[in-house]
Amino acid sequence: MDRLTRRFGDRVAVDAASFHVERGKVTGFVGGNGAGKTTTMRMIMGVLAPTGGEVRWNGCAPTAADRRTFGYMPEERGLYPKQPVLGQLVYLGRLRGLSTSAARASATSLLERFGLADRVDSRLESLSLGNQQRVQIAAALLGDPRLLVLDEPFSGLDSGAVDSMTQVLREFAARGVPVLFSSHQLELVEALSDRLVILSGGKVVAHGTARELRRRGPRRHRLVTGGETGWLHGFAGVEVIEDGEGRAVLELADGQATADAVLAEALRRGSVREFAELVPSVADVYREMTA
Ligand SMILES: Nc1ncnc2c1ncn2[C@@H]1O[C@H](COP(=O)(O)OP(=O)(O)OP(=O)(O)O)[C@@H](O)[C@H]1O
Repeated sequence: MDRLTRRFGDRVAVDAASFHVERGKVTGFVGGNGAGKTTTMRMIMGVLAPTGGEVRWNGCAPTAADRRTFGYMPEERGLYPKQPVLGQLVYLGRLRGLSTSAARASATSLLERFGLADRVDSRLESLSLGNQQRVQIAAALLGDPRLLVLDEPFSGLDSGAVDSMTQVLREFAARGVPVLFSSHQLELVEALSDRLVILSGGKVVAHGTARELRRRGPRRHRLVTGGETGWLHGFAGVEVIEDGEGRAVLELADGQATADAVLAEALRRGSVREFAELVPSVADVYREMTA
């Protein structure tokens, strides 16, 4: 995505967003409601035209034929409630250019994989919501896609289904497929993604590996003493984030020198039970970047 932009009237939904999704890597796409994730994914798939910037696939503008090889799970799920499960997957596979037999083979094996082998002839609407979601995922995975673009694939799944979905995404990535998925479940995104892209107000505010992002988070220390910690207020280079009952969380202006000075002073005043650097989680960095 190169300075990808989309306006709706006066509103800029996606604002010069640039990032890339690497082959063989799972990229988690996060951002609050209305941040522009769905709009970006729609532009990748060509269902919405950019008002500026461009999407490139292997260095060129993707063609319709390229896009038929992309597996897409749209936000508005859009399967046919009254159609049988297998029949509609075969139909969708044929729209993607598969022969009937190839579509049937691909759909059948995906349905088996998702534990739905006994529901192939059921109408979609007779399945639980979680199982309908699994069928939707199967629709995105039909016929060996070259790229996966999945809008909230985990929403509404129980923990077993989350695990099998996670495994599926990992398998695709291991075969070299670039995977982009959006989610509001930050722990899941952190655990699953090789790279993350954080969107806020249509702009990419951070991207990189979880480790790279964590380095951008606030560097904090926790001090637990046998006495009071009130003296930390006004201590040079220290901002007290919270304190009470001998425990304090601190943000230190410059790395080690301030940390050493704080520890020395704490020891001078009494016993120190704990003094540790707090590694920020991706959720902490996300909160900081989107605040
Ligand atoms: N067709 C449209 N017409 C007008 N505004 C739109 C349209 N589609 C999206 N928007 C606006 O663009 C902004 C981005 O919406 P988008 O759905 O891309 O966000 P999102 O990050 O996917 O949010 P969510 O996590 O809630 O799904 C929002 O302000 C939304 O109201």
